Parts: sequence; structure tokens; C-alpha cells
Amino acid sequence: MSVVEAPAAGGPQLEQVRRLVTAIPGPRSLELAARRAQALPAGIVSGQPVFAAAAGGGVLVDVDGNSFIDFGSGIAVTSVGNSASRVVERAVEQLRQFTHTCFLVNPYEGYVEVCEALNRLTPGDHVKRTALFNSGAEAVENAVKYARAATGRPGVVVFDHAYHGRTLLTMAMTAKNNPYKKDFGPFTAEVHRAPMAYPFRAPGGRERAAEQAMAALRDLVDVQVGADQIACVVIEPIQGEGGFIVPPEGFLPAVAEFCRERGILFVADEVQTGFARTGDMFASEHEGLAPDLITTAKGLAGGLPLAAVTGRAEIMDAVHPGGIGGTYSGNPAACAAALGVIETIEAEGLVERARVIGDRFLARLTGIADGNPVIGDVRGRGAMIAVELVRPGTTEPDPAAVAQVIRYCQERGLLVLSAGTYGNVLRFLPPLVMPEHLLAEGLDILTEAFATL
Ligand SMILES: Cc1ncc(COP(=O)(O)O)c(CNCCCC(=O)O)c1O
Repeated sequence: MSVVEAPAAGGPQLEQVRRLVTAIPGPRSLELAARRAQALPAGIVSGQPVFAAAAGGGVLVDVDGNSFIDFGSGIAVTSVGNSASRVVERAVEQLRQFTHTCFLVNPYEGYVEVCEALNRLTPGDHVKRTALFNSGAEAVENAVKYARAATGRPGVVVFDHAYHGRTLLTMAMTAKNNPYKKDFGPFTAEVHRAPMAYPFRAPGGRERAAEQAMAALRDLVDVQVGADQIACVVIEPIQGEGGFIVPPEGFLPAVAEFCRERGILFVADEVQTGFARTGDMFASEHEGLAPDLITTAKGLAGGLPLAAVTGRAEIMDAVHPGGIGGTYSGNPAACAAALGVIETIEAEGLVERARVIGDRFLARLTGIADGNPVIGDVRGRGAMIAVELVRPGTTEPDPAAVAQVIRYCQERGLLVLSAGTYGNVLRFLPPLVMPEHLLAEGLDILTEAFATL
């Protein structure tokens, strides 16, 4: 077997082609997997069996020279494409100036620029402030700090099927126990969970999903806990890890109004839905929401670790000086990358591009679903689309069918991710710069894969 050289570089110049040159996984990936087994603990699991060598545009090339169509974007992160030019150029230039000062020691302009951009771009015409962090979970943790400091209340309301992170507080906020929380308790108190408006699985059917969820929220907050104990309600505008659950139109505005009436802060967790992913810059815009606080990460910096809390100035300023911090929070290279992401989204019209991609996926998948009873539901918005697989004629989850489709796609050079509380959701998160021919090829492979079910 001749050794295949890795591409000279990733990024948009990477050949945008699907190409298989070895079995999947190939020999180099197998070698690395053996080393990994000796060096890493078993708790860290990768969904794909191939090790990356380069990525860019709509493809990822593995260490054996196989070029895959990427329908995952590293879980909604490389929306502007991997190693996108403006991201790399800005980050490299920054790295040459300084790699780190700790903003709590020596501040720098890049951090301020990112905050100014987020204050401008996030929905709501109120005066805002932004604080930067490293991960989505850290942003959610700090959003709760701000909410508690601003309201003087301890309680946090979250929803079934929610995912907010893997730290102690965000584990308490995340719904699914295994794998995210198992063996790690006890968890923090004062986190209360309400049923989610989940149209496909609503007890009273789609038409009553919002009504039933609102009734349950009122019961939880007004009767069981007491509204005066609740600092904030935290919700993903489209639930990500829980299975790309899109609440019925009207539900999110009803929750926001419910909160406003009770002095409870409405926090939109846009870690997975933010930055053009859903066909708006932020998913909250779809129904005209202006959240009191918004958490962002993932797509914010195109792969460099950066997260943010953006909120009403009076809320953000309620925390005492020195109350918020972190050694790496708002790392300068990540800030430079974020400015490159924002510039790319705006220069390349990626918000509109996400809508075009979403229309392509929804048209093809609803067409397939009509003739395939294993596809129980097709849903999503923009380039955040999913199908939920069930046993034919039922809503019984079929995670085995998901695994079968993922494996079929892997073997044919297409990377697809799963999701869902029941492990029975296939989610599609292609880079927004995915070329048309790769979108078409990927959808054709998916069509073949569903035909095997
Ligand atoms: C809505 C929403 N809020 C918060 C988070 C947490 O963001 P971090 O950057 O992973 O901490 C996420 C991260 N989702 C991917 C988790 C991957 C895994 O660990 O299995 C999210 O989607």
C-alpha cells in the first residue's frame, strides 16, 4: 500500500471531491486507533472511525487519503468551512502578535471588537453587553450566574430533551442521563425541568403540543416552584443533541411572554443554532424573539474555542467587578477567528445560503419519507435538518436504523451524525459553503441508504 500524502493544506483550496482509496477505516486510521486506545481513556468516543488529515469547503480528508463529504461540520462548528481563509488569516496574524495575555490582566482590542459585533448582531434593539468564554457549557454556566445576580432568584427552568453541556451545572440542566450524566451525580439543586413542546411526540398530537407544554410550564413555575424563585428559563430555539426538536410556531414567544410577566429572564441557548445555521443569523429571530440573554459558541469562531453571553446591559452589569472571568476566556486568536467568521458570513451571504441548503434537504427528505415508513419525521430549519427513524407504523424509536444509515454513508464517503434522546435521529449540519455538486452527491447517498432500511 503506497503511503498517501496528506493534502498540503485544508481550507477552500482543498479539492472538493468525494474519493475513497482504502477500506473505511484505512490502515493509517487503524494504526492511530491502536495508539489512541493506549493513550486515551475509554470515556472519550468518536462517532467516525477515520482520523482527519485536512478539511475545507464541504470535505474532510482522512489520514489514508479518503475524501469525505462532511454533513456534520464538527457538530455545527465549521459553518463557514474548515480552515476558512478569513478565519485562518486573521488568527495567524494574531498569533504572530501575541498568543495570550489573559484579558483579566492585559485587555486587547480583538475581545472588544467581538463583543461589539455580538451586541450589534444579536436580536433586540436594547443596549447590550457581551462577555466571552471558551465553551458553550461555560457560557451557559455564566448566563445562569448573570440571571441569578440580576434577579436575586436561585431557580433555573429547563426542558425535556435539552442539552446545555457537561459541567456540573450544565449536566443538571441537560436532560439525557446516559451518556452525559451517568455516575457523575449528585447535581446542583434549583434546576427544574418542564416538558418540551415536541410536535412528533406530543401526547395530544402536534396541534396541542404548544398548549400542553405551556400548561405544564405554568404548573411547574406558578404552582410547584413559585415564579418568585425562578431566575431564568433556558431553552434552545431548536433543541440540538435532543434531536433537532423544532417547537411549534408560537411556543417560544409564549414562553418569552410567560417569563416577562413573572420577571423571569428568557435565555436562548444558541450554541448550536447560532451564526446563520438555521437560515437566520440567530434562530431567535425566526419568531421575532429578543432574549434577555443569549449564549453562543460553536459556529462563532469557526473551530477555535470561543463562547459568549450577550444580554441586556442592566442584567450583565448586575454582576460585581471581578465576578466573571477565566484565564483563556476570549483568547485573542479565537477572537480574531470570530471576526473572520462574521466577515465571511456577511460577505458570502451564508444566512441565505443556509435557507437554500435547508430547502434542498427538506425537499429530498420529505420525498423519501413519503415512501419509507421508517422515516417518522422530517424537521428542521435552514442547514439544521433531521429525520427521526421509527419502527414502521409506530413512533417507537429505531436507533439501529440510524446506525445502519451512518455506516452505509461512511463506507461511501459521507459523514453523517446522529442525535436524539432515543438515539434515533439523523441530523444534517453541512458547512454553509458546501458546493452544489457535493450536496447533490450526499443527498443521493442518503437516498440509497434509506432504501436499504
Ligand atoms: C445547545 C448547546 N448548548 C451547550 C453546548 C455545550 O457546548 P460545549 O462547547 O460542548 O461545552 C452544546 C454542545 N453540543 C455538542 C456536544 C458534544 C458533546 O460533548 O457530546 C449545545 O449544542
